[in-house]
Amino acid sequence: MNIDTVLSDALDRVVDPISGKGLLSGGRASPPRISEGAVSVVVDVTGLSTGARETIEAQVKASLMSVAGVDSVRVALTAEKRGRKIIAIGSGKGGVGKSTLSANLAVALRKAGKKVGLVDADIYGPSQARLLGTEGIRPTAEGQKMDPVLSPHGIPMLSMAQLVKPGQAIAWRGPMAANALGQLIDAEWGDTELLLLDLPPGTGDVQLTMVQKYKPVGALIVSTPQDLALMDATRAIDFFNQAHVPIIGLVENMAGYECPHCGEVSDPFGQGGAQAAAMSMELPFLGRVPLDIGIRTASDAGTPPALADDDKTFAPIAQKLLDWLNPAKPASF
Ligand SMILES: Nc1ncnc2c1ncn2[C@@H]1O[C@H](COP(=O)(O)OP(=O)(O)OP(=O)(O)O)[C@@H](O)[C@H]1O
Repeated sequence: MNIDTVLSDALDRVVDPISGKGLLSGGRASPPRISEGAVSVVVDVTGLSTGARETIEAQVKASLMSVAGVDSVRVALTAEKRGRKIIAIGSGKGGVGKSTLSANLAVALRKAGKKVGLVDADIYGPSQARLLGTEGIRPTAEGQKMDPVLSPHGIPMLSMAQLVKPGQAIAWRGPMAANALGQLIDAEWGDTELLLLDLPPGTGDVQLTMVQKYKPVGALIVSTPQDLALMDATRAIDFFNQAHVPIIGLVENMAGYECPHCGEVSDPFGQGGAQAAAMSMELPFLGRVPLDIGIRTASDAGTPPALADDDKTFAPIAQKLLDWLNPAKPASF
């Protein structure tokens, strides 16, 4: 057998110890070259974590070194820089349901087949660990980078709350907060295609640093129907306009309350305000989420209601987001 075939066979023996499947299938490795006992090979490690990359490199080296006549092995790792898209989710003020929407949107996008991750950048009230059922799990770090925590619903996530002790008030300001948030975004996100960024409410320095540095492809604004919230939402829209981040659209949350006893629908915060505001600003209206105790209890229990098979609230909003991202090829549910 010629040496090239022997070397290729050695690469075929690089398998995942658990599944037994070849780790270099699908053209991950170039044909190995040998010159005077020195072998070189290029391995594509796109989408793999730092740990998985190190494991593959070590296994490739060991397997090729076992071939008679090989004195040294050089493995070059390459990774295609994926066009990961960051979507900012913002609101002019706190408490309008931005985090609830972000968590449910992440679930709905995953159900639509997207590889989606979530960064909880809300330094004033990080709540994603609770919403996504990852409370108490600390992220690990490989080298310089953090590894996101995987939620039980398959969503990798990182939260400011995971960087500090539970319940500790986060009183970071300015550059310190922006630095910590940067670590969350620059973490080892693997093959995540869409990264939802649950921003702190408001339009201050931290938000500005984030959008300038990480350039989200678009921003989604959450508002309640109240006038005050809408005035704040308008400020958030101005903020993204000034930062040259396109607005994907507006979501109206806590719109219409259906009484669980008599079924009567009332509108404690008014109705249609966000839709009217979106129209007057010529912005897309992405949908309305009702004020529903079930949304609060399910979300607070770490089981986002978007998980339900018959979810008709969050799936259409996720669909509109996907259509905005890819107008030529609307994804379907
Ligand atoms: N549509 C809804 N129906 C019922 N309760 C809701 C709804 N949306 C959000 N809530 C509840 O309102 C509270 C605030 O929501 P959430 O934490 O998502 O808001 P936020 O805008 O992220 O707030 P903050 O900016 O303070 O973090 C939570 O208790 C949440 O469960």
